[in-house]
Amino acid sequence: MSHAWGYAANNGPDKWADSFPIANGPRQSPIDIVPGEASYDAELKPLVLKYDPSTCLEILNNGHSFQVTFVDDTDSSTLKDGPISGTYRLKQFHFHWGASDDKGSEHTVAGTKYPAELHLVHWNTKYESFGKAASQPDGLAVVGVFLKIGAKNASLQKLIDAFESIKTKGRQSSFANFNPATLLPGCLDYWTYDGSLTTPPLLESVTWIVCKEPISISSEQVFLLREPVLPYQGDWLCYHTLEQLCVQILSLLL
Ligand SMILES: Cc1cc(=S)c(O)co1
Ligand SMILES: [Zn+2]
Repeated sequence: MSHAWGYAANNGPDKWADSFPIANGPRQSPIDIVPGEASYDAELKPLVLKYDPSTCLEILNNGHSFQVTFVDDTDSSTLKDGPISGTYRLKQFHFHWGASDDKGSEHTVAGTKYPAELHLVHWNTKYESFGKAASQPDGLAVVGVFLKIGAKNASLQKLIDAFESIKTKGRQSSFANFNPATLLPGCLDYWTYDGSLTTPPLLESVTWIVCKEPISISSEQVFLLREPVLPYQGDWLCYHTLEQLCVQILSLLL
């Protein structure tokens, strides 16, 4: 398989091991989180997230999702405490979603899938860069936040409003003064485990911190995440059949 991984039958997750053998590794993500089987660790601290909106740089269509990247040459936007030691800098955040409301999150909770999942990616400043950290077992810390269908999310709308400027795969546009803290749930209780990136290269360098409390996204907003992109724009967002699009349009009209 070429390195053109995706979510279709010929290049989806069950084929990733062809080009990324680590897919069969010992600490692959995502996992199903079973709350009743999770152990309480009194040593774990509350998360300390400090985000400076002025470090927000741009929004990018990378062909698999949209990603908001941050200036990470200082400790202006960081994650500390929680299950990690030291200081991890915010590099980017992105989302994962599916073609219908009954799926899309990477992690599941006792088998339950959410329609989408936010990943805030931070790198350990004991290493000199994100690139160097990404290949270390303690290199990255990703805060995962589930999205459930509910009220319109005003903060998310700011991202959706920027989609017009990144309609083609590879496009990026400036995106300033966005505070990622506005995407966090009110309660920052979390589950944590050692895992990996959930997409190729699937590097086993992630301390996962998955928030128990989801945030909301409206039906209209999640439809805009899935909005099909013209064929030449690659597989942005997710594959989409005409039938699924018709079903979604009807569900919004009825
Ligand atoms: C760095 C990175 C992290 C995640 S979770 C992802 O899906 C892609 O890239
Ligand atoms: Zn991710």
